[in-house]
Amino acid sequence: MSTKERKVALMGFRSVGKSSLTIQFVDNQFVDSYDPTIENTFQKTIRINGQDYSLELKDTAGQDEYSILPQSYFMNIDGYVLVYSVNSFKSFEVVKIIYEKLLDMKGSINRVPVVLVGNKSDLTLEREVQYEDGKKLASAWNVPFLETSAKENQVYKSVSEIFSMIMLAILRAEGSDQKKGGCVLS
Ligand SMILES: Nc1nc2c(ncn2[C@@H]2O[C@H](COP(=O)(O)OP(=O)(O)OP(=O)(O)O)[C@@H](O)[C@H]2O)c(=O)[nH]1
Repeated sequence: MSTKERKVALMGFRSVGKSSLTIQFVDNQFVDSYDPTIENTFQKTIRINGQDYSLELKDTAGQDEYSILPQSYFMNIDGYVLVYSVNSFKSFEVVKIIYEKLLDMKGSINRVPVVLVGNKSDLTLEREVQYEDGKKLASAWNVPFLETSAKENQVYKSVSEIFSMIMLAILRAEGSDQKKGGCVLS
């Protein structure tokens, strides 16, 4: 069976764990040291409903509220994983600003697949953003939400769910596009 390719970008404030989530998903390991990312691309094959998809993951340089997002973050990207860390209220504020910027660039974000992720859920004593806050924001955006820990993934086991969720969101968006296309043609 042929493998189809989809591209996903991980975005969020510095040090929220974008690289750690990607490496946990692709290599099943956690690296404790912090090495700021410039930009990295990873690949992993993921099976959804019996079909293999080659997922290209763009691990972006951390953004802040003032970042001007490069054009390459908008071109040829099928879906976005927006990450904050639950121990940083600032990162939660930044993820909202990034979403607004995506909205500006993409026009109708309703059709841009997004998954919201609250990472570092193992840091229970340092928590600044409650589960309900993330859930509420995702509901307002009408996107899937989950909390993860790239560090304690053997306990929480939710990292791979991020990527299944974004793939499903991408396929759903494509499905509704196809239906719309059918209407235009008929
Ligand atoms: N406790 C805990 N630490 C984490 C978790 N995920 C990442 N870290 C740590 O947080 C720091 C930053 O992680 P990165 O994955 O480099 O973060 P990033 O978002 O890619 O950072 P930038 O490249 O600056 O954007 C590292 O020291 C990681 O080990 C987690 O789930 N729990």
